[in-house]
Amino acid sequence: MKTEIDYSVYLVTARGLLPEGKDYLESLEESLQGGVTVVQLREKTTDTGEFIQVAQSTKDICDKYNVPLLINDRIDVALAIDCAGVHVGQSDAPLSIARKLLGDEKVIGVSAGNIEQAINAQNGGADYIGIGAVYGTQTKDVTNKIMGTPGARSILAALDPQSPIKTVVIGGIKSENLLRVLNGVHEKDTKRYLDGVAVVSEIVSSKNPREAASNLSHLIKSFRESEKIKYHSASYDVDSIVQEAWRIINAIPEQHPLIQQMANIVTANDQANATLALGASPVMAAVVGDQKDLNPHIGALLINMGTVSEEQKQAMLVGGRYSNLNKKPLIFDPVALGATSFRKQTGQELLNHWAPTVIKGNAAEIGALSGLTEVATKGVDSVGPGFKNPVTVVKSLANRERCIVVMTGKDDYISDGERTVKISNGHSLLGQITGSGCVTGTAIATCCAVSSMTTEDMNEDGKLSRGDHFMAAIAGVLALEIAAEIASKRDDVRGPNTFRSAWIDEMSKLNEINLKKLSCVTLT
Ligand SMILES: Nc1ncnc2c1ncn2[C@@H]1O[C@H](COP(=O)(O)OP(=O)(O)OP(=O)(O)O)[C@@H](O)[C@H]1O
Ligand SMILES: Cc1ncsc1CCO
Repeated sequence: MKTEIDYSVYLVTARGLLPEGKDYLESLEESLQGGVTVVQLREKTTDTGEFIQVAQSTKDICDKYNVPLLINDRIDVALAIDCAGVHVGQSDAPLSIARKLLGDEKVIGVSAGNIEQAINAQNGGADYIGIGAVYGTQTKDVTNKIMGTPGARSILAALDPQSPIKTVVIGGIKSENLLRVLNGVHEKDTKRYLDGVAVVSEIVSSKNPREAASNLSHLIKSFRESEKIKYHSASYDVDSIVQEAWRIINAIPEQHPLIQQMANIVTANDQANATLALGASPVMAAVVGDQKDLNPHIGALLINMGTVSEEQKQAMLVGGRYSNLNKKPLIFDPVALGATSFRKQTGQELLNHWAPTVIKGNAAEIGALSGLTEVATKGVDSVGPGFKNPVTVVKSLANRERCIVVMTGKDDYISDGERTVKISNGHSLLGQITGSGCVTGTAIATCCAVSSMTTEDMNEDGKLSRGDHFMAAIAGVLALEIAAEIASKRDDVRGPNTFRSAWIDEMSKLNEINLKKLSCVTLT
């Protein structure tokens, strides 16, 4: 009978990476005690005789914990010790030969670096594919082969939904980026989720492999658990949404979160003043050296690509990673993403490195991120009336990136992939000043920080950040648009610039009565 494998915590051995003084078998046994669920023995330069010996002693320990063992590349070694199966790379024995030699009772896994290789493995009857390299690694030269979470996700999406093939990802996966990987590599439409993650150095190089494996195992279990729990409040109706939005807006001064913003040089000042007007505290910090020290103290990080430079991009990569690591809401404003290939590549690179909590953009920006050409870009602006079917656009991007998507315009659309609302507030004067979208990002970041600080979350370990950020995004948009409506009616507003000042004034005076009276939220 073929061995049933739980691929959750898939250890790939690497004797060369053991810490000084740590015995291989002792490390292996500790990692099994910590929760490794399957082991692949990988020996690249060992002679056959020694390989068989190491494989046998590895199998003896695995057997003790009832954990299946796979052998990398060497079908003869797998046959010699009669273990669960093999893992073959693209330059090893072809799958068809491996199957012929091993028979149907053995597990065969195949490395897949692209869609074609994955489909071939699936059609050729592989039991699982190892998708990678997701990130760079010290165990293999994978330069030019790094696919990031979007690349791994596209492979998952290409598999036949009916196929029983299992999937694990490999390449630079550590506890630090595990939630980001699990969050990013999934295919909701075909209901494909990862069966596991393959880890090498985090376990093998550790002086305490038991703890390292146990930590990874806990994160995977927590993630799977948190996937089952949605925030859907008992009553999902317009009144409850507006009530929750007010709760968040009203709590800003009391929580007084620090909102870090990597802003553009055009609108940074308005963003900082809007943060203060809402009752929070701004800090504009966009160099690499600031990120590590600052991140533990912030309520949220807003990354705005408005005038992104090579230097700022490095800070964005690092700051975003710290935000995921420290569970801080991360708001991404892909300003003018579709306008140049540099911006497109930058946006892609950022999304390869971290997972945003909210993506906010105008129709052209959301369209460019989604790979759609229906709405054109003119510099930082969106041209024309927007998408014919905006709900589908925000929903599918929210599902693809597994985050909240806010698409601004005359009407705003906000989606978490399941719930989508339309907000029809605001004023046309917002379209006549620069940075109204950037300031909307500030308000969303502020409300996400408050949501994160004030939401009880029973399953925090499995999430990239705590809080219901769908509600927070709605609160941020409502706060700014209702302040804009009130400002537009003031006698002292005589045009765009007086409106801009009045708008910031009104952000500091929002009250429950106005919010409830003026909110125009529709469930779609
Ligand atoms: N005609 C309008 N009527 C009502 N609200 C509007 C109108 N135009 C824009 N807004 C509001 O202004 C805010 C910014 O949206 P917009 O789509 O203009 O952003 P943007 O293009 O990213 O702006 P910028 O690049 O100047 O920062 C949103 O809250 C949006 O709802
Ligand atoms: C005008 C402009 N150019 C780059 S960023 C920015 C502010 C509005 O997005």
